[in-house]
Amino acid sequence: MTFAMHALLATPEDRPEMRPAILLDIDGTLLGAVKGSREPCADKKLLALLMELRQALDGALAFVSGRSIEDIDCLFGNTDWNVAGLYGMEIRCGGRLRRLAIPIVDRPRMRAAVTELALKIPGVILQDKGIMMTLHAHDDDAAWMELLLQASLLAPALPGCDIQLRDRAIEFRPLGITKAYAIERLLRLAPFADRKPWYFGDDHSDEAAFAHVRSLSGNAILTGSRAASWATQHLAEPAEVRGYLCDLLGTLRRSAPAKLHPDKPYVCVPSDQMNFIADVMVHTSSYEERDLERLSL
Ligand SMILES: O=P(O)(O)OC[C@H]1O[C@H](O[C@H]2O[C@H](CO)[C@@H](O)[C@H](O)[C@H]2O)[C@H](O)[C@@H](O)[C@@H]1O
Repeated sequence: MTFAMHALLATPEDRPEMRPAILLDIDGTLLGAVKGSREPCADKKLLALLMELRQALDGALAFVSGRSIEDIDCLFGNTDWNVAGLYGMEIRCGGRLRRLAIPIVDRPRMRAAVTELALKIPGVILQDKGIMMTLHAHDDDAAWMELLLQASLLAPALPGCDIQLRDRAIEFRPLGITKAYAIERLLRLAPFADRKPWYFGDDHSDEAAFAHVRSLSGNAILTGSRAASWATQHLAEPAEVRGYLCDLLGTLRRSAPAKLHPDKPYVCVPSDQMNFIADVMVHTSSYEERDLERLSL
């Protein structure tokens, strides 16, 4: 892994500020999936690694998750971490918490309809995250197929609401709120601003983030396998993510950014596909900005 690390860290000499910002999805990326409704937990070794990495990055390390910040603090045992929770609807950076008020969703209607849907399909479990609701099908194939169908029929009937497909789960969330949006918000804030984003994720919900960091010349790293992904690098499982982060820490400690070699860009897709990504992001960002005008930050 280290052979490519220097190339990935390469910073053009005229842009020495483009140091990495490490952005980490949690479930399936940092922490292994847990069966059923049990919760995973961050162990001491992982916490120590993340703390050291954060220090080496002068604080530019954050979790980007569909979970709420309250939930994430339980998994990681303290409230020190920089976090984009609920796809960026909640941001904690440098100890300051910012929440979005979302006037565009008819919340009571969404809650009633999604709760009714959960009750209709045996095997589906409802997770209520307030402005966002998740329906989990876990290992029940029949429930999953029915959930896919019913959720796609329901979504257009809910004003201001969108659905996010995940591995064996569907999330009902406000329009325009994606992990790309979460990253956009984080990158406006110190110490993330003007850094090159490195995003690590595993799920369908992470694809928007992959496409977005690539449009910013960042690195998109997928954990697990998928037939098609916007990611440019691939790691097999959370244990490999830890190994990769360890290598990154070692490389950061050994190398001053100015000494890194700039002429080996890591490119693994044809440039016509990159143009497509750029088009997608132009469309998405103008769409999100319109919505943002109606959201109060
Ligand atoms: O964006 P992430 O950090 O990856 O969080 C995604 C969701 O993670 C949790 O659900 C998933 O993990 C559970 C525990 O391993 C598992 O039971 C479930 O099937 C997974 O979907 C969390 O409960 C969700 O709220 C997050 O959106």
